[in-house]
Amino acid sequence: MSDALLDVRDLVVRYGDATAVDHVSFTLAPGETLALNGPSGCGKSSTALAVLQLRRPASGEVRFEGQELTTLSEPELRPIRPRMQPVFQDPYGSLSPRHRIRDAVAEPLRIQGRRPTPDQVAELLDRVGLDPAYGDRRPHELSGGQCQRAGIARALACEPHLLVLDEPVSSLDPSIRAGVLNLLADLQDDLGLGYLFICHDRAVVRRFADRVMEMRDGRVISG
Ligand SMILES: Nc1ncnc2c1ncn2[C@@H]1O[C@H](COP(=O)(O)OP(=O)(O)OP(=O)(O)O)[C@@H](O)[C@H]1O
Repeated sequence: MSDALLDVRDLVVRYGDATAVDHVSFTLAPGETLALNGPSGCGKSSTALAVLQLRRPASGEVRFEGQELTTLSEPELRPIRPRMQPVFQDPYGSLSPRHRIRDAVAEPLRIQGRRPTPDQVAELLDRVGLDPAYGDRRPHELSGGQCQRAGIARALACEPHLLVLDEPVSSLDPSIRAGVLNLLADLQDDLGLGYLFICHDRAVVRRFADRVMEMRDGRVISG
């Protein structure tokens, strides 16, 4: 059996008649960062959504920790979802504006029927470099970088093995990007997380990724 964290074979994603991802294959090892790079519209986000089974692929295989996901029903996927978490580009858009940060961070655990203690939430905020007192705030009371850190804390709540990072620093001020990337690198070192890292910025990709897969028009052109 393969010891890959993620093994994607011949992935095809369609929107109606349009093919957004055209027979894409790749593997990701535990603790590794694979970047998906390429111009706007080449199929990076569609690949990410299909890996997470948030958009069901038209064909192909997505094997996560040895388990083929594409044939599973939504109830069958439920116990697997906590282990593969997304972090999206827009930190404000991915946190509900009405909820305090502490509730946003605790929500994935509550969805699983768990009852996180205030100390557990404070520990998660501390883990991403946020003062636990920020748990009382709402997203609009945080900077973009702080909000993205809260989004990362939320993703970490379920103790995932894979983070799918879709342009996680692209909307951030260049001066705070490095801080968030350093945080992600530290978390990977400490927790052994695998990262599927979607990013159109080649300089960031070169610095951050172990391997780079280049896409054009839904296909892999290198990597
Ligand atoms: N929900 C959708 N409905 C129809 N077409 C879509 C949808 N989402 C994406 N597409 C199309 O699929 C193709 C791939 O889009 P995708 O967002 O995956 O690319 P991308 O490389 O992530 O681009 P970007 O960097 O701009 O996010 C594009 O032609 C896009 O217009």
